[in-house]
Amino acid sequence: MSNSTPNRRITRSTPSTIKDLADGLPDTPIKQMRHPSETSPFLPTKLETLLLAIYPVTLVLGSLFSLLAYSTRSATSKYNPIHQSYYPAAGAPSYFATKKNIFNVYFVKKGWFWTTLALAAFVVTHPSLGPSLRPTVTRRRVQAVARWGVATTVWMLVTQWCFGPALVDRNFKLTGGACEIMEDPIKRAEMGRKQEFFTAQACKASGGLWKGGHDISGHVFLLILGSALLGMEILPAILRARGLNEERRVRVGSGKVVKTRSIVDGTVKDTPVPVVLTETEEEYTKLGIKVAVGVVGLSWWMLFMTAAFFHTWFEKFTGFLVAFTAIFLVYFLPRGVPEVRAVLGMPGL
Ligand SMILES: CCCCCCCCCCCCCCCC(=O)SCCNC(=O)CCNC(=O)[C@H](O)C(C)(C)COP(=O)(O)O
Ligand SMILES: Nc1ncnc2c1ncn2[C@@H]1O[C@H](COP(=O)(O)O)[C@@H](OP(=O)(O)O)[C@H]1O
Repeated sequence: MSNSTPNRRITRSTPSTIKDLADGLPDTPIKQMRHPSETSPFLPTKLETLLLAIYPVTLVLGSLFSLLAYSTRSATSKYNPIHQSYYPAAGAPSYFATKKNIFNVYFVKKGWFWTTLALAAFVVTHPSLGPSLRPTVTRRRVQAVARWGVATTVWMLVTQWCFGPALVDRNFKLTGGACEIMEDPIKRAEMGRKQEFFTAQACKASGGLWKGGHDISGHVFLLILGSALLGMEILPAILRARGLNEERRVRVGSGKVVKTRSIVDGTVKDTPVPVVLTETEEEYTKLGIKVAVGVVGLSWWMLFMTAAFFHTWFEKFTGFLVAFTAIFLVYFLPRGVPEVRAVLGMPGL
């Protein structure tokens, strides 16, 4: 018995793939098999989904590692949720499980500075945004800075200051947290009852214990947002992969959702022109990319360490959610809202 269907003749116009077939059908189950990003501009392409999935996978693997690894099970100190670390630190399962590890103190705790520095190096050197190493103001540079501005504003509101205490501190208080001054009885007496410590930093600095509430992981938030910002800015320029460029969908002025290569609403006017770089410019361009890759790599490692040695599953999850909300605002909202796209643009376009 043959597998062929003798009654159906294959002609030139016959669709050759399931996707071709789906393109020609209005609303069939086959069409529903399309990747969601093909119908909604707010969703990542397949390649972007794969890259962004590194974050939840890292958090899950890190958390599982801490459950299963011999080093954590045999450590002489246990994780203490009040101190938010292995306590006492001398018995921690790894150097990376101590708060004073050099990468935490000088890299994560200054994380937004490193992210900003790496982005600035890329924006100033990469020819896809403007003439390398020259202070020319181009649309792409201005829009990259605007995206950084929005991400920085979110970072600031979440971790530093939000018309008073930062959102993480406000959330901690709202969920029942407070600063308990336990360690130093003299200080406790000096302060009296009225004085209240409203931020984790002020509380810890006065020898208090910031306890009782839900502590969204600031580390998870910052490491994901910073590295995703660098990845989303740099990958479309250096990889030229379709999934990071032309296959991204946008909603245009008429309301239609189209691939970025067919934008017709005037948001994108220029097409990339091949640029010839001098040797020095090329060297600086490569250096700019290396700095960014270094910051992304170290951020990933510290995210893995944070997942392995700090916080509860839920605190890591909320840190991840807040970071992804910011990534959505900066990189996916502009795809679906032309007015926002006119201001923030899209990397590589
Ligand atoms: C559309 C245009 C809008 C423009 C708006 C711009 C507005 C903002 C300006 C703000 C200044 C930004 C300065 C940028 C340069 C720097 O980044 S310098 C600051 C360096 N500091 C850090 O990087 C601190 C990073 N640390 C933290 O965020 C937190 O410590 C933490 C790691 C998240 C966790 O803290 P814990 O104390 O451990 O809980
Ligand atoms: N990867 C990491 N390495 C070292 N310390 C970490 C860490 N991740 C989180 N921490 C520490 O855990 C506490 C809570 O972090 P966060 O809420 O920012 O995720 C912070 O303590 P301190 O505030 O006492 O420094 C922070 O330094």
